[in-house]
Order: sequence, then C-alpha cells, then structure tokens
Amino acid sequence: MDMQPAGSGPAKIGRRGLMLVLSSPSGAGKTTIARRMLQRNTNLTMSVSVTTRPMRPGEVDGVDYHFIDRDTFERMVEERQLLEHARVFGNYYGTPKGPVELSLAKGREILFDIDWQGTQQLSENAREDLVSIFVLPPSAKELERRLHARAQDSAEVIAGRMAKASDEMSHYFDYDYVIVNHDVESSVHQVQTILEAERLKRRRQIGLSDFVRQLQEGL
Ligand SMILES: Nc1ncnc2c1ncn2[C@@H]1O[C@H](COP(=O)(O)OP(=O)(O)OP(=O)(O)O)[C@@H](O)[C@H]1O
Ligand SMILES: Nc1nc2c(ncn2[C@@H]2O[C@H](COP(=O)(O)O)[C@@H](O)[C@H]2O)c(=O)[nH]1
Repeated sequence: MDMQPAGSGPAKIGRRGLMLVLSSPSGAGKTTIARRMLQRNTNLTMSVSVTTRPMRPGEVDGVDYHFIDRDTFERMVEERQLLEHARVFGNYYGTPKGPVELSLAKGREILFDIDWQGTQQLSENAREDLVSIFVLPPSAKELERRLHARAQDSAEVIAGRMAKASDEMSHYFDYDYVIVNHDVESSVHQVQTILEAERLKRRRQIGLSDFVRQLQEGL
C-alpha cells in the first residue's frame, strides 16, 4: 500500500483488501448480484471455485467455475490447495487458495459465491477480512419460480434444491448482513452500501494514524 515517509508530503490513506461473501438458498439471486457488483467495482475480483458438478449450458470453464473431476478435487484437498471446501447438493465445491492470497496481497477485494459451510470455514481462518451477506428470496414461491426461470437444471435437481432451501436459510443467523432480494437493482445497491461502509472500518484504513498525526501537527 502507498505510504509516504514522514515529512515528504501529505500522508496517504490506503485500503486493506477484504473478502465479501454472498450466500443464499439456490436460486435466490446471488450470482446475478455478484455479476453486477463486478461490473461496478474495478477493485473487486471474483473467486472462481472448483466444482465436480456438470457444466450448465452457457457456463464457461475457468470463468463460472473450474470444472474438475472427483480425483482432481480429492488431490486438491489433500495438497491443501483449497481455502475451504464442501459437498453441496451432491457435488463438491471448493475455493482455490492461490488466487485469493495473491489478490489479498495486492490489496484487492474478493467476492465469493459460496454456501454456509464454506463461509463458516473462511470465518474460522480469516474473520477480520471477512464480510458476509446472506441473500433471502422474497417468498418460497418466488424462489421456485426463479429456479425454473433460470431453465438450467432438471425438474429433479430443482426439487432437490427446494427441499434443501429451508435448511440453507436457517444459517442466515451466522451472517453479518441479511438482504431480501426483491429486485436486483435494490439488492445491488444494498450490497454496494455494505461494501462502501466496510471499506471505511478503521482497521481497514492503512496509514490512518500517520494521517491523523499530520493533521494534529498542523494545528
Ligand atoms: N431480484 C430478482 N428478481 C427476479 N429474478 C431474479 C432476481 N434475482 C435473480 N433472478 C433470477 O433468478 C434466477 C436465479 O438467480 P441466480 O442464478 O443468480 O441464483 P443463485 O442464488 O446464484 O443460485 P445458485 O445458488 O443455484 O447458484 C436467474 O434466472 C436470475 O436471473
Ligand atoms: N462451500 C462452497 N460452496 C460453493 C462454492 N462454489 C459454489 N458454492 C455453492 O454451491 C451452491 C450451488 O451452486 P451452483 O452453481 O451449482 O448452483 C451455491 O449455494 C453456491 O454458493 C465453493 O467454492 N465453496
């Protein structure tokens, strides 16, 4: 982070990177919100997970996920290449450690679309850097409508995800923030507001004490 040596000009305030997590029952809209946040925030990078689930129509390997087989997943777990991992809806998912560490070291902000199990694991290892948001659907009926409207999963997969929605939602309690995704525009605005407030947390502002000292010296 840019910091000026004493006496060489006004002290600058830098920012420590953070990890912004979105979780929700499947279909509530976190991927949609995440994409919009990435368009609005050039300092925000998406963490691309690995998964053993089959690719959906329109998904791109390396962009939406790194699609891998079970053996590769097991090897990554064994070699501790994953920051967190979980079995979700019968498939395996995990967050590659390398890109996250690289982004954080550069002071970037990282966006995660992961479930409550992954959030719990991240929070055990990086609580200070973590900001977690749980996204609720406006109603059960609307959740089911959205899963069908996405038109990317079979009726069986959708039924399985609806069956797990209640259990998933019970984890809202462990999150820093909860939003109800009525319409995308307002939800993106709410997530943006959270991000901007979290950036101003005292512990995330690097060089603040030098800045205040200079202010005091000028009095
Ligand atoms: N506020 C909203 N109003 C109406 N439709 C929405 C809204 N938010 C998202 N959708 C739609 O709902 C569907 C599911 O959204 P999305 O894929 O973002 O959910 P998700 O929470 O990421 O699901 P998953 O956990 O399965 O990845 C998509 O078709 C998306 O366009
Ligand atoms: N714990 C983790 N959960 C993850 C990760 N990547 C995605 N997910 C969650 O899985 C479900 C299903 O996602 P889908 O793309 O198959 O619909 C959803 O809740 C995601 O948030 C991960 O790396 N770790």
